[in-house]
Amino acid sequence: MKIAIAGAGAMGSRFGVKLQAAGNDVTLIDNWTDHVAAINANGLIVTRDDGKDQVYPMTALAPNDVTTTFDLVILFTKTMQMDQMLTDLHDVLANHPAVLTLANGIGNVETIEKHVPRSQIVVGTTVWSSGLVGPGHIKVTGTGSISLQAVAPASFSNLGDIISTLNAAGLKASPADDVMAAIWKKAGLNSVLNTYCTLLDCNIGEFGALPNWRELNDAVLDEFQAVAAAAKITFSASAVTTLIAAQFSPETNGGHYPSMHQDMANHRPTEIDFLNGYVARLGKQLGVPAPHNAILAQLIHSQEALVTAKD
Ligand SMILES: NC(=O)C1=CN([C@@H]2O[C@H](COP(=O)(O)OP(=O)(O)OC[C@H]3O[C@@H](n4cnc5c(N)ncnc54)[C@H](OP(=O)(O)O)[C@@H]3O)[C@@H](O)[C@H]2O)C=CC1
Ligand SMILES: CC(C)(CO)C(=O)C(=O)O
Repeated sequence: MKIAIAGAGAMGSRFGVKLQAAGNDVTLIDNWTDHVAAINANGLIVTRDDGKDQVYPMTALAPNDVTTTFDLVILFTKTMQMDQMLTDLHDVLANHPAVLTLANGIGNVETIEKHVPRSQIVVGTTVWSSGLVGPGHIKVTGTGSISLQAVAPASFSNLGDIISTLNAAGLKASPADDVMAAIWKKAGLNSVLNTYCTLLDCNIGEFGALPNWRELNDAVLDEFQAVAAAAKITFSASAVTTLIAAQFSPETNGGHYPSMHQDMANHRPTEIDFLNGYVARLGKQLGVPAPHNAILAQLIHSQEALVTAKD
């Protein structure tokens, strides 16, 4: 399959390497010029769990330099960068590729459908993880899986091909029955792990070892449950808690610092407004207060302001 990875940071690069190794024709697309130049000059360097580096020759381009067509565009920007990436890829999208995103946060479908007909959009979630070490260099730990679905299943015929392509690359993909439920489930997980690990400056294993992790977890997820019920979205706080507990082991994501922690460490904006902040805002609109989520969103924004003030 001819695949573009639009947003080739930590996750886009990890997926790009796996898909290319499985025989697909992969192009990495990113606005970060040093990263694009480093990949084209030296290949993509991947540091594995055992500390060893492997180098993968890959093609990387800035969005405005893309001239070819693709069967599939995998959008892996941060939620806040998605609209700009889709604008930059206007000509590529005019050729009707399928567009898949597995980015975290709630609200990505609304952004994508401003640029792409619903009949071409596939959305989902993943618990694969990755970190950026520097331009052209990522660090990967553990394993993961993917859950995905077409936004308009009745008019999208090749979900099976996409799932087979992801599985042939070892990415462990399966169809979601209710994609909104899957997105809220992942957002619940991120609103616990990403937010607390960032505030507490710890990795996922260290968070799971805290004696009060359940209390912290429930403060977030009980409010998710109430807001989801008011919004008529299927959500189970206990199922999300089980998924969170499954991330604590070193074999899954115990050694991983969530993407929000990486953003804060790099003094970059976080996705908090699409996680705890989204649920706090929606709760307010629906008359279901979510004060813990609201204060956690404020704490992350305060931390963003403090770290960038020191730049
Ligand atoms: N990392 C993870 O383990 C996981 C992440 N996700 C989700 O996947 C999506 C993509 O995340 P992720 O791959 O972590 O994102 P990254 O931060 O690694 O990369 C996203 C983009 O940010 C820009 N960027 C990042 N770092 C720098 C830097 N130092 N200097 C300049 N530009 C930089 C680049 O785009 P540009 O230059 O165009 O701004 C890059 O394409 C997000 O929604 C995230 O929540 C989901 C599961 C796990
Ligand atoms: C890997 C995982 C699941 C950890 O929260 C994630 O989604 C992230 O880092 O953003």
